[in-house]
Amino acid sequence: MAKQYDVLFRLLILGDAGVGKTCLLCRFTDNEFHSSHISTIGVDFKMKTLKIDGINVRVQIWDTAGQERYQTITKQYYRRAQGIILVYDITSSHSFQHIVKWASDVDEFAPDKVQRILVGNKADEEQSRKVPKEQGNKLAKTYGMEFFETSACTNCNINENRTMTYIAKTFYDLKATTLEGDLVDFNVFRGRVVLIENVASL
Ligand SMILES: Nc1nc2c(ncn2[C@@H]2O[C@H](COP(=O)(O)OP(=O)(O)OP(=O)(O)O)[C@@H](O)[C@H]2O)c(=O)[nH]1
Repeated sequence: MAKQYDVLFRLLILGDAGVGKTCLLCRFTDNEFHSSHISTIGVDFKMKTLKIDGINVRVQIWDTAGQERYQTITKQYYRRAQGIILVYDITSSHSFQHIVKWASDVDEFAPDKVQRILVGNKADEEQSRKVPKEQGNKLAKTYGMEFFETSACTNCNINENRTMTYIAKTFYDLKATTLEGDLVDFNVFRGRVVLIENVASL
């Protein structure tokens, strides 16, 4: 039986403490920027509805704490993510080197087919840059990820077809063209998405 749903995608933002994960999320959902760093405790989320190909797509974005001590909690959220945004700070070599560790956690705890993108944030801080853009590009290529440099501060590369919109759209395209093999496939009916449950999953 076909049911009607709004499409919902769950995205997860990962990266070291202080790279700007919460700021990226606030910029994306509320178009706000806060200059203070209030560490996220565990996880938090915000929602935003995007229009993709004329369809309302609800994106639920989970913001995770970068601090090591919350890792046990945050890892529990990996397995429900459909897209993952790995963030480093272009002014911090350490946060960039650490991406390898975040990516290996994703391999271990997230679903196999999860979509991933790499984001180098704080691109407005060119004078303090420690990670050349080419290095970001190279690392992203190694993992087969798309790469963006962003600034939550100046609102660069976050909205429109960038970062989170990009990853939601990629996922949507993937699902829309996957007719079999996954739990669901999508059809568009009167401007809404009809989710057809795969017989194999019933
Ligand atoms: N210059 C500049 N500063 C930024 C940018 N994004 C975030 N910041 C600053 O970086 C600091 C940390 O930002 P948060 O968004 O709180 O960092 P976080 O990654 O969520 O940190 P945790 O919650 O501890 O994991 C804050 O002081 C922000 O104002 C940016 O694009 N440019």
